[in-house]
Amino acid sequence: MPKQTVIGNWKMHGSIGQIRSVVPELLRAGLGANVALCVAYPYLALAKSMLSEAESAIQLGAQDVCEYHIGAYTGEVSAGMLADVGCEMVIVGHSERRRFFGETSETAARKVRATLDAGLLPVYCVGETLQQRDQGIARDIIAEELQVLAGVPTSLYAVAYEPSWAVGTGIVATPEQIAEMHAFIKQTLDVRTRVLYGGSVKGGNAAQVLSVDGVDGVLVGGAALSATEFLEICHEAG
Ligand SMILES: O=C[C@H](O)COP(=O)(O)O
Repeated sequence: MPKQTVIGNWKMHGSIGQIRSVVPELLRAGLGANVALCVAYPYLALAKSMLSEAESAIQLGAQDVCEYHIGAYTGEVSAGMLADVGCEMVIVGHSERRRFFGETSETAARKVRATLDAGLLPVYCVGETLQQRDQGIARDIIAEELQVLAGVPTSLYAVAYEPSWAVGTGIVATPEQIAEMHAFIKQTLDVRTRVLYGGSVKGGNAAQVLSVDGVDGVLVGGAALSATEFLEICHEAG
């Protein structure tokens, strides 16, 4: 069985000091290319230089990107710039982008295309709210979120299934809920599409999540900030 993917998303956390303390611990563990770290823009270059210096296979990613390639877009960061500083992937359409910054699936789809144009891997996030799940429309929401990528070859991107009610709440979706949604996403796109689960994954529950059918890896938020916790998850991923 191939190694499963573990992506750490530091969100708007961290500092130079934290990069300098956590990254060396990950380097010492000799993690491979199935592991990625997505830190805030200001820390990408530092993280990259530490990874490169150690000749590490750990990949570097960003948490968002501009949908435009270049131009007068004050405050934005292009996919080309992310490639330039050594990123290999970009998280796109995260539920926090959708919820707090009004990002739509259409915008996210443009970001996916911009990411691909720069030669980077988009990790496209989908997921329902608790209200949508209670209304029985979780699958419809996910289908809509995936629909905007019609025409983009499914082998070029990964999907992260992150029910927003599980993000940062300490509540993990049940194995049955995860299996059902991952199967649905793979049926909708392509059975070979890589689908990661995200939502309160920790060292203590990673083994159970990673053993669910159709789970190709995990997207980890809070637990990625601690080297010990993150390494525990990586260990479970093989
Ligand atoms: O990108 C990561 C996800 O939003 C999960 O975050 P969390 O592990 O803190 O729940």
